[in-house]
Amino acid sequence: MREDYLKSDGEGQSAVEKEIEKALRPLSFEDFTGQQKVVDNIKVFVQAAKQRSEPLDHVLLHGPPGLGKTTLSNIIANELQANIKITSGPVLDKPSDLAGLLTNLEPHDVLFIDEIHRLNPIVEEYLYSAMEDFRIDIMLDSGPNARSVQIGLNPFTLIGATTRAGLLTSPLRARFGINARLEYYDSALLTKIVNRSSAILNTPIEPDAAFEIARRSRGTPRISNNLLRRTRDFAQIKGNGTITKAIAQIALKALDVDENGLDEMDNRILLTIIEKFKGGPVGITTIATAVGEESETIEEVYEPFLIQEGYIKRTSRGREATELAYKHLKVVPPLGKRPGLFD
Ligand SMILES: Nc1ncnc2c1ncn2[C@@H]1O[C@H](COP(=O)(O)OP(=O)(O)OP(=O)(O)O)[C@@H](O)[C@H]1O
Ligand SMILES: [Mg+2]
Repeated sequence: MREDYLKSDGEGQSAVEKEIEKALRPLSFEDFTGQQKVVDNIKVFVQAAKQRSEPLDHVLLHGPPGLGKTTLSNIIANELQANIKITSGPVLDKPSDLAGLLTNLEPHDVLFIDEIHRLNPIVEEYLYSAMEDFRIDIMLDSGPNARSVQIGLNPFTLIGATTRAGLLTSPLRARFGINARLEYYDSALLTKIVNRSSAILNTPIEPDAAFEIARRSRGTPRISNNLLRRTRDFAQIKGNGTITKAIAQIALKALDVDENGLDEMDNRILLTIIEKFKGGPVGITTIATAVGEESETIEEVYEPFLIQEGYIKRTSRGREATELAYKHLKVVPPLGKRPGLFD
């Protein structure tokens, strides 16, 4: 069950769950809570582009999973009153896949490429001229008859989303005029999101219950919404339908979300570093093998939050557990790692 709430868009969800997810997804800037600075800036850029009847400059959205990159992309297209075509890096296998999409865009349309760090390098190179000059070169024929023709495109906006901005090549990164990083949400913002979602789901929720779910959501709206849905099940079966703090606590416990909002895998990672590797430093692939998870997932999903909350730190020699991690797991740090000796 735990895996559910870290999953990205739609993966492994039933049709009903997908419907619910759709209903909960904000459609306008007004419904989009938090990320204030990013949203304020984008609003200005959208309005300015519209006034000048130009396409919006290309936008790169990056940050950990579930913080609203896809949501925000859809909102931008809505606000631009433009169509949005959605694809993702791994899906665009060959230049012709990309050419097909690009040549079908109407003026000022949005092309959304999710996981843009996973573009095939050949496809990526094609994208450069499309982004810069709104044209692409297409090869006709092969062998001695091969020749390339240039095709003009309608001016469009590319929105790229990635959980791993660091993996983007610099030529690609340089072609985005707008570059926005989404941050983890604080508990107050997530409480607002939980309240909004429970209203949409017609589920009464007490204020302290909303806060409890929010503060244990790893700073992530997707997790808040998923925990809310599961808590709603507990309220229905074990309570009278209203989500109270007591019900929320029972549900969170059942879902292996601990007091500080760390889930089972978070705790397993910390315990592994501390128990198997003497607190580190230890490399990410070694940790991954020990906990039975892909190192990419650890780097994208788990580590950023554990670092931000101060449970682990990155050093040149690998990951190290901090004093907070020892405290959290109620393990006494070994000699030489006692408080004060941590740097
Ligand atoms: N600012 C927000 N306000 C309200 N709800 C939000 C917000 N951001 C995200 N959500 C909710 O969280 C869910 C996940 O967001 P979204 O799919 O946009 O994340 P993402 O950043 O694209 O994640 P991934 O990297 O996994 O693709 C959305 O369905 C939406 O309901
Ligand atoms: Mg997404």
